Amino acid sequence: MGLLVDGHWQDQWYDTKSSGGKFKRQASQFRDAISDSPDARFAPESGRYHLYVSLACPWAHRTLIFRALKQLDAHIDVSVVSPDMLEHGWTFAEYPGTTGDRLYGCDYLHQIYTRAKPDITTRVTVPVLWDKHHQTIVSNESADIIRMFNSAFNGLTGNQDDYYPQAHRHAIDEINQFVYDNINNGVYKTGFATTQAAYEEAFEQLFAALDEVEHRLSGQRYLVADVLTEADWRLFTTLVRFDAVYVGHFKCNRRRIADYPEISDYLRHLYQYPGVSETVNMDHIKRHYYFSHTMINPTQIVPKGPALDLEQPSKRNQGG
Ligand SMILES: N[C@@H](CCC(=O)N[C@@H](CS)C(=O)NCC(=O)O)C(=O)O
Repeated sequence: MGLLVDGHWQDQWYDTKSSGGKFKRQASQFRDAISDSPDARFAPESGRYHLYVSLACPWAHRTLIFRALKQLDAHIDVSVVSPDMLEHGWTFAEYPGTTGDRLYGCDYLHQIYTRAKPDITTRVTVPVLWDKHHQTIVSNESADIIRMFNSAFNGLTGNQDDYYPQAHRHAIDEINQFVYDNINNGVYKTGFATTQAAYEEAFEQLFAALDEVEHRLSGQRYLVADVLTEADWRLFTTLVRFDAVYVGHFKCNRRRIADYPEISDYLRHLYQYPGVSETVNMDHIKRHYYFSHTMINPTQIVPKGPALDLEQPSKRNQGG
C-alpha cells in the first residue's frame, strides 16, 4: 500500500493522524469523459479503451457490472490485478482469476499511472479506464465511468438500457450521496478508523443508513421507486461484500445483511440479474481485504465462512 510522489512509488499507509483517527478518501485525479459529441477527445470506439480492475474492489466492481449490463464486453477489454495489495500497491502478480497487464506487461499498476503522467503525485487506485489511442488515463473515478458506459457507447452496441434516466436524476443523485457517505464509504470509515470515537461515529451512521434503506425497500422494489437505476448497482457492490468481509474485518457487526429481510431479498435479486453474478469473485474479495490490510489483520488469515445464500430465490424476481 502506498502512493506515487512526483512519479516515484512510496510505500506508506493512509494518514489518519491529521484527521483525528478518521479515514478521508481522496478525490480521483483523472476526470475526462468518453463522449459521442463530434469534437470529443475521447470518442466511443470499439477496442480503443481498456479497463484495469480488481475483482475485490467495490468501486471497480461497479464498472464491471455496467460493462456487462451494457453489452460492452466485446468492445472494452479488461486486465485484472492480483487481490494482494501490499508494499507495491496493486500488482499484476499471478493469482487464480487474474490476467496480468494485457496491454503492456507491466508488473505494477503504478506503472500505468506514470505512463499517463511521468511526474504524477497520486494514490494508485482501481478502476482505471485507459485510452490506447492517446496512451493515457481517461478516468479513474468509477462514478464517472459508469455514466460513460451507461450512454456513450449506445450507438455502437444498440443497447439503450438507461440506468440514469432523465426523469429520476434528482432522486438518483440524492440517494447516491446518502449511500456513498454512509454505506459505500461508511464501511471504510468504520474499518479504517484508528480511534474508538471515529470508529463509533462511522458505525452508528452506517447502521442508521442501513435501517433506513431496509425501511425504504419494504415499500418499494428499488432505491428509486420501481425503477432499477445506477443507485442500486452502486449499493449492490457494498452489500455483496458486507457479510463476507465488512462484518468481521471492518467490525461492522451490529447486524449482518442476512438479518435485514428486505435488503437480503434485494441483494439476491440484483446478484441474480443476468450477467451480474459472473462479476462477483468471493475469493478475490475475501483474500484482498484479509490478506492486504496487515495492520488490521496481521496474521493474514482469510476466514473460510460465512455461508452465503445469494443463489436462493428472491421475491423481486417474480415482480414482488
Ligand atoms: N474514487 C475512486 C475510489 C477507488 C478506490 O479507492 N479503490 C481502492 C480499492 S477498493 C484502491 O484502489 N485503493 C488503493 C489506495 O487507496 O491506495 C472510485 O470510485 O473510482
